[in-house]
Amino acid sequence: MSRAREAERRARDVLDPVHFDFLAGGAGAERTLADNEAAFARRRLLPRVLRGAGAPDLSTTLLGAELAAPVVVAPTAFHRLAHPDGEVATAVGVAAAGGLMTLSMMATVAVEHVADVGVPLWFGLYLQPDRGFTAAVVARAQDAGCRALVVTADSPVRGRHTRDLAHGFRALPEGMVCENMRDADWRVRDLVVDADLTWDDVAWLRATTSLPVLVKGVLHPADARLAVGHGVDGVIVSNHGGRQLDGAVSTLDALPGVVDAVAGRVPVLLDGGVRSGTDALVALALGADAVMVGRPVLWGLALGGAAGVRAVLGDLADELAHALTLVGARRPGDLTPDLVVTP
Ligand SMILES: Cc1cc2nc3c(=O)[nH]c(=O)nc-3n(C[C@H](O)[C@H](O)[C@H](O)COP(=O)(O)O)c2cc1C
Ligand SMILES: O=C(O)C(=O)c1ccccc1
Repeated sequence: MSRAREAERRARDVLDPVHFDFLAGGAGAERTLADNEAAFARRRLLPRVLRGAGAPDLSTTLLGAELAAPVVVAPTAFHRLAHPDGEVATAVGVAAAGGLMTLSMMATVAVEHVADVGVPLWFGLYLQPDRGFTAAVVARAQDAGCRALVVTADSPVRGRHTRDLAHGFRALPEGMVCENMRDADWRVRDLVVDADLTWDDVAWLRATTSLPVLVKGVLHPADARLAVGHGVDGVIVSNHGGRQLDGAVSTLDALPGVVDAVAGRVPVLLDGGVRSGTDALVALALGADAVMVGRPVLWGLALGGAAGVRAVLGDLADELAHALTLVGARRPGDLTPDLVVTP
């Protein structure tokens, strides 16, 4: 079993059950949540042999960031539910693994403290109807050293998280707040998910900031084309880990259409259901430039703080390197779609 999978099993034992369900759960009947993983399980590899691939080299440059492996930490809210040091511990673990972390706007630690760790950071942004507030949050993230903005596009309303509804889990426990939602008076604002958002808002953001902008939550090829047309710097194929539209297609099944539509103009990332190095390899072979991981990082964090995060990411990279050699490739960029079959 991959460490990511084992970590999920063990994290259930150490976390408050309500918090475990918040982190693990999905929307509706959790079909999309299940299908993200099932889509990987449906694929098999058609390896090449005797290619003299030599020692694997996972090093990857993504929008100017140099990564030990093409694996990026997805933005996830509320890390202090998993560990008292929250996003700071995550950042220490990601830095030790040579990785890149996307800090959620809904983080429970201030972006400046996370940036102090020295890990390459992207900032996961929910565009707010109050553009002045959004601009202030963006400026704060940029001043702290975040190197790109990841705009969540798949959340015009909050997901109906079945397990949270059953538990009545609605709010952070006493003493935890979303530290990056503070306004000029240092009051914490509530998140507004905004069903009125359009590509014009992405165009506004594009014009407001010099940072690279990635759009997260694209599944339809037409949206991938619109994203590129609006000058974004990257597209993230995501269904929010099955937490928004239950019944949405798995990300792996959506990937080829998006890769085709983007046609190499900007990097394409995928998240959802990546639980092993082989999963990462399959996504890379089908055209992703990198994968993102959400929950496995939280399980590592819950189990071992920074060391646990490092272990999960390190194992994913080791498994990916191993699988790369076994399919006859040296670098992720050598992978091609013909290596993946759906028997
Ligand atoms: C607990 C939790 C919180 C999340 N918070 C955010 C968030 O604040 N912003 C966002 O864009 N996505 C958020 N996501 C979605 C992740 O970025 C990512 O798309 C998803 O977790 C990837 O799937 P995986 O967990 O199967 O790897 C969250 C996911 C989880 C599990
Ligand atoms: O739970 C989520 O998936 C998520 O994105 C979120 C957004 C705002 C607050 C808490 C979680």
